Formats: sequence, structure tokens, C-alpha cells
Amino acid sequence: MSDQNIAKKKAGEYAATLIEPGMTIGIGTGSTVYFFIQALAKKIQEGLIIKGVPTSKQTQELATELNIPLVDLNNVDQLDITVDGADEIDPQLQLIKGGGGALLQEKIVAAASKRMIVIADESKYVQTLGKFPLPVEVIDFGWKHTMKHLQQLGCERIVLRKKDDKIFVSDHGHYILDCYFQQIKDAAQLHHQINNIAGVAENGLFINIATSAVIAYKDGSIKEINKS
Ligand SMILES: O=C(CO)[C@H](O)[C@H](O)COP(=O)(O)O
Repeated sequence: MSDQNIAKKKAGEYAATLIEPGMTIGIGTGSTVYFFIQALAKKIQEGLIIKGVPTSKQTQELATELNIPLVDLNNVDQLDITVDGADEIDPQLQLIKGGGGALLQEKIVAAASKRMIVIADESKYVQTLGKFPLPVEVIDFGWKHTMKHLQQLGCERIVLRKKDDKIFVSDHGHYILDCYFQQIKDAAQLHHQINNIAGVAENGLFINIATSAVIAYKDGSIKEINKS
């Protein structure tokens, strides 16, 4: 396993130790959360009783395979905690998410949670957001016009996401435009501006949603950052 994957595993396993009996948990998406799901499934096998709400079809399938009990978000009043990965995390715990294309459902689930713990290896922790292209989920109808409006917000390049040479379609039937900003100076303002564009379903900026981050380093250490 690569050093990066060892760190991802460490972060995922650490997050699983924070889960308490009876909790309802938002279960994130991605290669870091994969390790959290494995560790959670083990705890359930050993007797832990929890309920999970998945943030994507991919997570739903993996959780079902591992016998993690799932519930529909509409049948839950509030989630206790969501554990999810991120593409970038800044010191104020603002995030870029959506590298895996699940940002819309991830944000709905996180917003329904009392707490959101972000788990990541050290490469995701940055001083300023924006080096990672910001994913914007858009309605397929007229997407080129939505893209023109996004261009006016100062991103230098926008790429329609593809997978295996075909347009990538999200779990909710939308397209994803990856926006290269390089540096996002005011993430809260940009979030607002993007979501005001007709045709945008959601963008990958998570502003004031994460309450703590678990960052795992190559030297084996773990740093927990809590929202002040
Ligand atoms: O936002 C996400 C999916 O939409 C993921 O959490 C994010 O892309 C990080 O994934 P990974 O842990 O595989 O690096």
C-alpha cells in the first residue's frame, strides 16, 4: 500500500473510533471514506448498533455489501455525524469536494448533520482553496450557457467532466463542470455567486459545514482540527 493510502486508512480508522452506539451517521464517498466504511462494518460485526445514510450510490452499494444498516434521509430527523473525505481543506475547515462527483448528495447529507468530520491525508490540507478544480454540478439542459456564466466569475478554464470518453453523469442525472480558479480568495462569496446562476444544481465549496478535520500524515501521526 502506498504511503498516501496508509494515511487514508489511518484517518478512516480513526474516524470509526468516534462513532458511538445509537448514532445515525452520514457516510461519505471516496477512497478515504472506503477505509472508514470497512472499519465501521467491522465494529458493526462486533455488535455496534448504528444507522447510516449514504452520500452516493457507490457508498450505498459498498455499505449494503458490508451489512451496514441504511435508512432513507427523509426518515431521519437529524444525523448525529457525517464522515466524509475532501479534495481540499483549508485552516478554517472550508472545503472543496466533488472530485468523486457526489457533491450534491454529500452536501445535503452533511447539512442535515449536527457534526461533519472530514478525513484526509496530508496532501488535502492547503492554506488557500482553489488549486483543485472546483466541481460544479449543473443541469444538463443548456449547460453551455451555465458554463458561460461561470466563466464570468473569473475561472481560467472550465472542463466538462468525462469518464471513459463519455460525459460523466452524476447520481442525480447532472453534468459536472470542473472550474480551474487556481486561488479562491473569498470562498463564501464565490459559493453564493455560483449557486445564484441558473442551471447550477450545487457547487463543491462546503462553507461552514465541517466541524472538524482528521488529517493523517506520512510519519504516522494524526492531527485533529476542530472548528473554533
Ligand atoms: O468529494 C468527494 C466525492 O464527491 C470525495 O470525498 C473527495 O473527492 C475525496 O475523495 P478521496 O478520499 O478519494 O480522495
